[in-house]
Amino acid sequence: MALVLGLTGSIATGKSTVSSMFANFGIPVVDADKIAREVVMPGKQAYKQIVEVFGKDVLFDDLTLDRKKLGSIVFGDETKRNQLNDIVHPAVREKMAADRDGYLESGETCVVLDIPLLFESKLTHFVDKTLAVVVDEDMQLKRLMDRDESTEQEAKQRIDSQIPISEKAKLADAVIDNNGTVEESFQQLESLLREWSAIS
Ligand SMILES: CC(C)(COP(=O)(O)OP(=O)(O)OC[C@H]1O[C@@H](n2cnc3c(N)ncnc32)[C@H](O)[C@@H]1O)[C@@H](O)C(=O)NCCC(=O)NCCS
Ligand SMILES: Nc1ncnc2c1ncn2[C@@H]1O[C@H](COP(=O)(O)OP(=O)(O)OP(=O)(O)O)[C@@H](O)[C@H]1O
Repeated sequence: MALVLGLTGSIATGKSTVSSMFANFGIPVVDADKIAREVVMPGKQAYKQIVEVFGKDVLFDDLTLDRKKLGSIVFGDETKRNQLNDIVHPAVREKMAADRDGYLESGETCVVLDIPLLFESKLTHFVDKTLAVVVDEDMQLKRLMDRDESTEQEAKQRIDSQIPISEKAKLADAVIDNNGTVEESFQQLESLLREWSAIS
């Protein structure tokens, strides 16, 4: 029986870091953030709707989306964030399910869906098991500010737009504690995949 694994966490807890480890085991990953970038390329339906709702101010001169500007609008405003989600999420869900099914039909025995909003968007029915990458909240804030070169206020707005990581840890079937080194997280992932018979 194939295993579909839902990988999640909160912003900057280390999902992408852990996600990149699955290649070591030959396990394919469907990346919701990547798909969410593809479906808002100029010409796509979601792109047109974003321009209709948020105006041309969220575009660069070359007409591509100014993601930083759109982020500064939606992360401080739940109503606007929900408007954006309503535009982008249906296209993301459709492509994610198609990619997952494509891998399963081609005979893969384990497929990972990397979905930051797995719990917020109630997408657990897409997967068999859930795995959350967790760090302490002060570590999350520090790594987010360092990575995005953002202020504490910008970082906190992004963190507050998701379910707290402590709650996601309780909701998930398993957690990877990513407070330590990347190598330590890799060891935890390897043990878990063995426990779940995803690798031998
Ligand atoms: C607002 C946008 C333009 C900001 O782009 P930016 O390049 O700065 O961030 P990026 O897309 O790389 O997302 C970084 C992280 O922010 C968090 N995040 C993104 N969107 C959301 C959201 N709608 N609600 C809560 N958290 C979010 C996730 O943890 C994600 O991993 C972009 O995040 C977006 O289009 N969001 C809506 C689509 C979405 O929900 N994507 C997340 C997974 S489907
Ligand atoms: N174990 C670790 N030790 C040190 N730094 C780490 C570790 N894990 C991740 N990082 C760093 O922390 C930052 C956040 O990690 P990452 O980008 O993987 O998070 P994410 O959960 O995918 O974020 P997002 O929700 O924004 O997509 C990155 O700069 C990454 O290099």
